[in-house]
Amino acid sequence: MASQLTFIGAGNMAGAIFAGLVDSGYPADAITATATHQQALERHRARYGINITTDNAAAVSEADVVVLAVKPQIMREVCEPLQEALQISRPLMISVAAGLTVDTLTRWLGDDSLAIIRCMPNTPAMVGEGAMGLYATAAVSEAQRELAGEILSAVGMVEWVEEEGLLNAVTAIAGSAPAYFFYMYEALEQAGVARGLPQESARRLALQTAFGAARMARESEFDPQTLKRQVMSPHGTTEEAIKSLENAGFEKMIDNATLACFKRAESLARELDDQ
Ligand SMILES: NC(=O)C1=CN([C@@H]2O[C@H](COP(=O)(O)OP(=O)(O)OC[C@H]3O[C@@H](n4cnc5c(N)ncnc54)[C@H](O)[C@@H]3O)[C@@H](O)[C@H]2O)C=CC1
Ligand SMILES: O=C(O)[C@@H]1CCC=N1
Repeated sequence: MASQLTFIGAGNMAGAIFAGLVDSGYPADAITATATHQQALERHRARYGINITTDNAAAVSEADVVVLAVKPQIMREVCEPLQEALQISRPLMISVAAGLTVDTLTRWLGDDSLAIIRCMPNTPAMVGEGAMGLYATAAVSEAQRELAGEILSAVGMVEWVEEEGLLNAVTAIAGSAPAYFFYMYEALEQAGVARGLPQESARRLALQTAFGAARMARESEFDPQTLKRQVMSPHGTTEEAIKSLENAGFEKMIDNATLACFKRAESLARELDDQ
């Protein structure tokens, strides 16, 4: 029988994971999602067939696994009232919150013997193509590790990290990174329009190029540098484009962006710890 999964929070990230799970065949009646607004929950029930409630404690008291998926800034007010219910079910806790450390979370959950896994997922989990970093505390048993890996690998690829701090690096290159690719998609579409293409046509071309490049990279034996070189004919068009990107400091820009993301995860951790 499938483990009872409760999602506390049913927004972008939780929604992406439970949508991906249901699509991959996870039984919808073993999934419960909570949120502040009944109306948003009703939409999820209609679309995915999952159970819904606005009562967090009730949802937790019946869970084998609880996924904490509210914004980090409200995690404390959500966690503290769950303490009693957690003693009934003693579920495996999975937090997807950026920056929130196990120490801070443990303090808010009021029990340092709870098994906690921190997960840094990304929204492509919605289509089964997520990329996730996972970190397990010492209280997590081998069976719970396997369970988390099994559930989450249904919505994407899973990388375990052995140091909690590395989740900030996962946030920088995976958790937040779909937005970088969407930004590139947006910019390519605009560039196509600037070069005279109709907007819809530019959008379709940019999107298929992103999809084709990603799929080709995944299925190919070559590293990214080689794949890039294969498009660049000597003295051709791509070489000019890549030179222009290099001159504009493209790699430095990506490095700076991921560093800013990484540092924000660290500062978020400090802010939350001070709460
Ligand atoms: N959006 C993303 O791409 C990613 C988000 N995350 C993490 O996921 C978490 C959620 O982020 P999003 O889904 O983007 O936020 P969101 O704003 O889309 O969703 C938050 C959800 O929490 C619910 N909520 C608020 N107060 C609540 C309460 N007292 N009880 C129950 N539910 C409550 C809201 O109704 C909403 O469904 C954050 O901690 C974030 O760091 C992690 C990786 C990627
Ligand atoms: O922007 C954020 O804080 C969340 C965490 C990773 C992606 N979205």
